[in-house]
Amino acid sequence: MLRIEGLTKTYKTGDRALSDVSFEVPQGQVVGLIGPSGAGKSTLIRCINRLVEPTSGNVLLNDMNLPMMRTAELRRARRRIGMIFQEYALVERLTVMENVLSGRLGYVGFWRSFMRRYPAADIANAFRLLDRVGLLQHADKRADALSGGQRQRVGIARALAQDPELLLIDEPTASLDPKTSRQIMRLIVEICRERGLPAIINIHDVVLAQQFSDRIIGLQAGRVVFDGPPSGLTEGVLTQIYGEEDWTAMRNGAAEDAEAEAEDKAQAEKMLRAL
Ligand SMILES: Nc1ncnc2c1ncn2[C@@H]1O[C@H](COP(=O)(O)OP(=O)(O)OP(=O)(O)O)[C@@H](O)[C@H]1O
Repeated sequence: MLRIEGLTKTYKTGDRALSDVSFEVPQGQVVGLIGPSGAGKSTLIRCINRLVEPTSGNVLLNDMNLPMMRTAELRRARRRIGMIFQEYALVERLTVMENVLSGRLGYVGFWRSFMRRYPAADIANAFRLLDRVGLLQHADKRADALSGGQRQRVGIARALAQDPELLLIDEPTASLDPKTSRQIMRLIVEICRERGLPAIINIHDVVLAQQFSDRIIGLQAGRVVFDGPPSGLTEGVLTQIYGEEDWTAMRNGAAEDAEAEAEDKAQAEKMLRAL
């Protein structure tokens, strides 16, 4: 379980990015973190794994209190937090398998990993993970030979190779088309359920967040202004989170995307029928 208590961050510039943020995420729960640009979503994710130093507050992950930790202890704690990134952050010239095994870097000594001599158990586990994310037959391919969706699957398998107790996921679908985005979100949710992993997903796409998250947390100017089930995201709440103008623009954009996707689908079906 993840517990955040009174988390506050003021940058040196004086920007107050988070103000007294508190919530708990139980095992297996997927939280969609939404909010307008500058609301503090990235800062929150970075404060949890201490890539950004919180000004005050606690971040408790099971038995660990991250803000209290010193360097060596923090390094050990970080390997228990799996990160999944928008741009995948793979080593492009390495194989899919090597990228997944790099999730073990925090556990395997430097020379052993440099020589790429991972323990047999790690390799067997990496094969299982590749199978789980549907990439077993691509294990020996270079990462740069994969599609965006496949790369994100490698990113997911790499995060799981860490044997994490929490997943922090930053815009996992921002570089993907709508169909692949849904497949990736579905995979993440299924995996969190299977492993009882709590997850926080920073996500711009409100429809996707609603469709796949167990719970939504809405940030506005560094404060939690909504915390509840996806069904609670009414027009009124969304207007409160995003402001009238931005929410209307986002809603219209989402409707246009859905229309374009339906048109593409109809076109493809027409072409198939003509064959
Ligand atoms: N390194 C930094 N130094 C100073 N201020 C920062 C820094 N990073 C973020 N901020 C400020 O903190 C606030 C929150 O920014 P943050 O990037 O966390 O928002 P966000 O919700 O992730 O936005 P976006 O969706 O655009 O990525 C903003 O006012 C931003 O300008």
